[in-house]
Amino acid sequence: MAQRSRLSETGPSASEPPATGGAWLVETRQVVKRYGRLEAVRGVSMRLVPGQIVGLLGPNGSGKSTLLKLIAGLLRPDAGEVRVMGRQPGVQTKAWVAFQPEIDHLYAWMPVRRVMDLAAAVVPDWDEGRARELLRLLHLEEHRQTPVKALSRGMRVRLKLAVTMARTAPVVLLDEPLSGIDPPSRSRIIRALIEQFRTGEQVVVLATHEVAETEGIFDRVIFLDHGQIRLDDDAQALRERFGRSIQAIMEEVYA
Ligand SMILES: Nc1ncnc2c1ncn2[C@@H]1O[C@H](COP(=O)(O)OP(=O)(O)OP(=O)(O)O)[C@@H](O)[C@H]1O
Repeated sequence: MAQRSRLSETGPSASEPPATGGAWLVETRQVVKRYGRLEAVRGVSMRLVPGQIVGLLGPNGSGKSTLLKLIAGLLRPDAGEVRVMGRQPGVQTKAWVAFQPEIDHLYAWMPVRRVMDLAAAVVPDWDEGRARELLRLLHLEEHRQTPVKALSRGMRVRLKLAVTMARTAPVVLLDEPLSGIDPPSRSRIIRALIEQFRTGEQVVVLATHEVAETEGIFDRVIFLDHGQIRLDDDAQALRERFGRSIQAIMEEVYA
């Protein structure tokens, strides 16, 4: 597939739906983000295409959350460029990006059912069929009347995941989506991720430093280290080249 840079283009007009076929959904070019004197992201360039689950991997503090927030438009770069569907992140691109932050962002008092109903009412790209399926797959159905504050940490994480994954936004950003979830449940959640996202139209970026359970679903992995890309490649190609798992490669890279 011939790919071309959209950075220099004006991008689709505000009324046009985003074009998901062909070119990349997200492009960053030499992006830098500083917090005071600390450079959290240092010259990151990457392009994300539809139909992939991308593992954004790296140890604590390597810049994963910062990079996701730059794409989500929650932070502005100090240098370089970020483009979502050819546009600078802002009000418009928020409709094209489903971002699940690491922090709890749901109303504590609200029952699960109301959380989903509210999201369905306010999120333009909500897919009700997908939402119902997610509630079932994530074992949230029996908690429909439970307020968020009464859910266990793992159940809250599942609910956040359901709210994010029920969207059909072309760009899905998940920041540590499995933290707090018990290991046996993780594989079910991973399966849900695969089932929901193999549409070929979305890109999913999953930031994590726990790769043992997740690496099987990655099409591509990007290793971040001190705010820079250390490795960016097709996951299977990497396994074949190094003759070991992504987890083992990662241990070596960060040793
Ligand atoms: N709001 C902030 N103010 C100051 N420094 C920050 C802020 N947010 C992040 N940092 C610093 O920026 C660096 C990158 O942080 P970031 O959260 O992006 O990394 P991460 O890879 O997501 O880490 P983790 O795996 O622990 O979530 C770290 O050194 C962190 O302490």
